[in-house]
Amino acid sequence: MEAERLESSLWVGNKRYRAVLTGWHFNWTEVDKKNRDKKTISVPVAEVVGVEEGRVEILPQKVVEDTDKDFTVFYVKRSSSGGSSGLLWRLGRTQFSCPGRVLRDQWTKHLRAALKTHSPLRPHKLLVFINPFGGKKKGRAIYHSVVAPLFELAGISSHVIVTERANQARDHLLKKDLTGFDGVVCVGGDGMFSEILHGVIGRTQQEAGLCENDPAVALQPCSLHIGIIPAGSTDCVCYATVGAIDPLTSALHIVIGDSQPLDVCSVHDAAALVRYSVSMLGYGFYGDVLAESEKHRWMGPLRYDYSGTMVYLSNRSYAGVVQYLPADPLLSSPRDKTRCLSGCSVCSRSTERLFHSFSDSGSLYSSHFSEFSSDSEGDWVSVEGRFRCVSLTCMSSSCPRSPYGLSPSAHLADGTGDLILVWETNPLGFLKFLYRHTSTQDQFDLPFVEVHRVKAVRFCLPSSKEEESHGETGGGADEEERGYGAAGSRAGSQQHLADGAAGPEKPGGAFLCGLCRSAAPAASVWNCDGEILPVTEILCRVHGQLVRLYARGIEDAAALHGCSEDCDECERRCIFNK
Ligand SMILES: CCCCCCCCCCCCC/C=C/[C@@H](O)[C@H](CO)NC(=O)CCCCCCCCCCCCCCC
Ligand SMILES: Nc1ncnc2c1ncn2[C@@H]1O[C@H](COP(=O)(O)OP(=O)(O)OP(=O)(O)O)[C@@H](O)[C@H]1O
Ligand SMILES: [Ca+2]
Repeated sequence: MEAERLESSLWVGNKRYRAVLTGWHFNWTEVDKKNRDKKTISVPVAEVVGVEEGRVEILPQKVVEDTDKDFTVFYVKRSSSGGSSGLLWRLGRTQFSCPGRVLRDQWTKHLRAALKTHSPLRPHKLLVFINPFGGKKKGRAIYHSVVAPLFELAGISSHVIVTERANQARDHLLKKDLTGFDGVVCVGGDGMFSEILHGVIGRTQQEAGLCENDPAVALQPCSLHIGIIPAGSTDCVCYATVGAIDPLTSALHIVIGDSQPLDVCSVHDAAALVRYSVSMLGYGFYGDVLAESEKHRWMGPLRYDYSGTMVYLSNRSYAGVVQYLPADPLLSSPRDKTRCLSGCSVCSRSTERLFHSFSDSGSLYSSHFSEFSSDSEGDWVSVEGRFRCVSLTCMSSSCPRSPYGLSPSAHLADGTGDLILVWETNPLGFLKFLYRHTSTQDQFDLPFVEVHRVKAVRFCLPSSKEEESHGETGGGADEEERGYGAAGSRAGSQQHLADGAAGPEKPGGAFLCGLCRSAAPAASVWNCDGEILPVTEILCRVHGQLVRLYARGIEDAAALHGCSEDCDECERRCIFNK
């Protein structure tokens, strides 16, 4: 480390600076100023994007002035969030001048060597998939104008594939030679990310000889990192892992080789794996919204608001049996009012628990998930009744529409998911629940809502006999408590605002909800990260830290503090370098 230390005078414009490269930081302080602290700029070496000889600019266009005495350093610079929940990253650039070429070459050599030592996960070669039809169809333009120049600056070589059909990226990852690639970059939205996720997980299990269909198998964590350049109409995974939907911020996380582990839920039916999910598995309301929205794709992202309103008005609830395996309540709770932010201690402790406490082989837990054996049947909790929605989320699932997400205290990488049960309730109550997702108000502080931190969930439909008796009693929780009132409970599967049923605000007689005209289905569908599942009865298991993203979790401005010197305590979190 000491070998990399370098200190000298350098000039920026006509001002003289004392520049120091220590192990972890590159600092420069204006000389001849009394208040030195305020004039020190400190960049963690891990956040230096590139070092170029001469006077160089790369964005919006590359301009190079080749000189003997100058070098240019590019680095991550934070800027205020512009409405996002995390900070935006920008490309900082400073041109330094030396008295002569020898010192200039010493600086570029030392800085590049320090980069190698302190950013071991920087990618050298990436496989990039661009969905040209995602979102506003700007994927290609975003990649070429923002991302490719940064990759070139950072010396990353990339193989770019513009997809021609759905599932092309997944199939490529499952079948083609991936030798030499450090990661896969997805330019698109949540649907495109899901393709990459399935490809990367599937390929890793194939190579490890593991059977994805068996929910009890400990899956092999994936070594290929995934980078997301948001270019879709819904970019929830990007938002929840970076705190912003911003291609430049995401590209910078990729080039410096940030690494964020992510929990993944495998969803199985009786016979096989159905899908993987990282954000939302939702039955009832969210399933119905997705199914309805598919009929209105032409509306673009607005289709969710339209369908959301229609489904809300249909006021449906569904009978179901939900069983869950609680996570250790001593480790964390979905109601502890904490947030999973960059450097989260709950997730770090989980890394220890998941990967270091068992075997030398680095395998997750043990080769089998013992909780699925018949011995542990007693650990499962079972509830039955009628639900407005049942949701399982492995992360907060925050998005611009809901800045704190479905479960604001959920963790990205703690090996658990949050199960949210919303029992049948009156329409005003459910509206309150939904509305609270848009603010800091606690959506779980309602009598008809429960949230549990879990390791696994099973869902099935009640047998028809049970259903009849539950229609009369209303299921597991007290009716009055849940806000329906004594007269509110119904055996039927829907109680529309427009069909004359009890509701706080009955729409005028002329209003007829389209959904009221159709017969109420007995079952809903599962929304799995924006895809409708072909099955209803499922078993879900959370696999802790199964994949890694080029990200670092949400950086919260309030949680970061400025410090000008090497800071062992907070390492790379306290680096407002301006
Ligand atoms: C009164 C305002 C209520 C606002 C309620 C906001 C709740 C928002 C919760 C968002 C949760 C997103 C979870 C992420 C899911 C993604 O993996 C997935 C793939 O992209 N997206 C969707 O399935 C897309 C699912 C989209 C669901 C949108 C639901 C919109 C509901 C609007 C209800 C309006 C009721 C108005 C009554 C007059
Ligand atoms: N070339 C292609 N043609 C058609 N579909 C594609 C292509 N490439 C990828 N897809 C599919 O398009 C779907 C949506 O893509 P993506 O998530 O990038 O965009 P989006 O605008 O956010 O989508 P949506 O609005 O449907 O959620 C993905 O599920 C992906 O499988
Ligand atoms: Ca989690």
